Parts: sequence; C-alpha cells; structure tokens
Amino acid sequence: MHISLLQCQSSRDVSANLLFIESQLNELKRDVDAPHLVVLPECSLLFGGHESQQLAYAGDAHQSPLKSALSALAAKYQVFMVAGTIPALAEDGRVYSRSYLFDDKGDTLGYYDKLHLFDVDVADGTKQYRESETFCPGDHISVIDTPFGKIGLAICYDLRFPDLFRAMRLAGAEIITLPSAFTKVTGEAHWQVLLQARAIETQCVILAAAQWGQHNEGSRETWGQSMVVGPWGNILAERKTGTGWVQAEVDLTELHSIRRKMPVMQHNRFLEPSLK
Ligand SMILES: O=C(O)CNC(=O)[C@H](CS)NC(=O)CCC(=O)C(=O)O
Repeated sequence: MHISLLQCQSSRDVSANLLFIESQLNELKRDVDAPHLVVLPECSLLFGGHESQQLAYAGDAHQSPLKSALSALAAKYQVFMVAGTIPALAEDGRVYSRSYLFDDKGDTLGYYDKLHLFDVDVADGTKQYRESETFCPGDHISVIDTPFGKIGLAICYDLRFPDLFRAMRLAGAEIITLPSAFTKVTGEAHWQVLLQARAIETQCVILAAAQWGQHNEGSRETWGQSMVVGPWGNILAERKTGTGWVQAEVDLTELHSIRRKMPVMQHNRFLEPSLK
C-alpha cells in the first residue's frame, strides 16, 4: 500500500493553500501503476478561518467549491485522497468539520464529520479554543472499504477518545486516517504517545497528516510531526518540521498476523454484552 501524507502550513488564504497542495502533488514520487493514498491535514484549504469565512466556503451539505477543488486534484493526479477537512453546512447554521475520502477519479467514497470539538484552554499564549462556536459535531463514525483495506476516518482532537477508535476497529477498520492541527503545546506533550497508543490498542495503521509551524501572522502555532504508525506502535515514517511529503509502503500482512497472535478484541471484557 503506497501512502503519502502532506504536512502543510496552511492559512486563511484558500488560493495559496490550493496552489501549495497542487505543487506538492505535481512533485509526488509514486508508482503510477499502483493505487496511491494521499492524506491531507485538518483545514488544509482554510486554516483559522473566521466563522463568516467558514460559512462562505461551506456551500451546501455536499457541494462546495472546496470539495470540488480537492476532488478535482484527486482525479487529475489519480490518487485516492483523504482531503483533510473542509467546512460543510450544518442544519443549525454552523458548519461541520468534514473529512472526505475521494477515489482516484475524484468520486466520493465516504465522509466523516468531526465528533469531538476542541473547546479547550491551552497555555500557548493564544485565546481559548472554542471550536464549537463555529463547528457542529458530527453524529456517526465512518469506515469505508477501499483497495488499501478498510479505512476509518477521524480528525485531530478525536485522537484523545479511545472509544471512537475502538468503535472503528469493531466496524472493521484496518487503517485510520487523522487529518490534524495539534497545538504546539499539546502536540509536544501528547501527539506521539497518543498516536502510538491508538495504533497499539486498535491494531491499526494510523496515518496522521498534520499542520506545522506558524499560521496567519503567528496567531496560531501547530506541532507538525506528521507520521505513519504501524499496528505494533512502530513509527514507519515521520516529518517533524517543515512542509512536504511523508511517504511509506505498508503491508497489512503484519497487521493480520498481530491480530491473530494477540486477539485483544476477543479478550476485551468490556465489549457488549459480556461485562457492563
Ligand atoms: O481552527 C482551525 O482552523 C483548525 N482546527 C483546529 O486547529 C482544531 C480545532 S481548534 N484543533 C484541534 O482540534 C487541536 C487538537 C489538539 O491540539 C489537542 O487535542 O491537543
């Protein structure tokens, strides 16, 4: 399985973000005769956008200029793409933080709306984070069958919620994608250990594409360290700083062997209906 994560330093400038993503796709080293999975970070096209900007770009529930732009890139470069996150209009007037999975023709295979919203005070010198002021939480999990295997979709702060990851494993996930924009403070403290823990607990491959560096004149700083983590918790590839690709070849044979030798899902005493 050919995988490429793109570490970005996105901003509120949608055109500049799109140009960067396309320039990187143009330089992507890949085997054109094999399916290739690209994962973009959270808010790859619109980072730190004010509520009005998020709403302006949200389009309606399933059609928007941002979705069209990214699905067109997936088709043009013939890659399967987890298109980070883009705003999608919600019924209550806010927007969902939505992650689409496109195939290499740009068709939508599935989508996921971020379930856990980052309403957190972080000692990073910026304002408190109140994601729910702009975004509406989703209400479903999403595990999608693909030529790479079954892919579960999660986003950023979701990483802190093991029940979501267990639900995706129970729904058949073998790979979990995590478009992210961890803060520098919390990323330094928790990012790697949480990713390794989720990979070990679920016995899944985790593809974590991250935002890195200063954004929007230094109003935000993100941690970076995009990485591919194997089902044994091993880091298969990473990029600590800077923008650009993180690439890995992943074979699910090892994953199935680990699951056979250590059947944690069958041993779990807290899965319904054995123990409450
Ligand atoms: O606001 C944007 O434009 C992009 N979205 C984000 O940066 C989101 C919401 S503020 N960030 C996180 O969820 C950080 C999670 C995190 O850092 C942690 O769990 O420690």
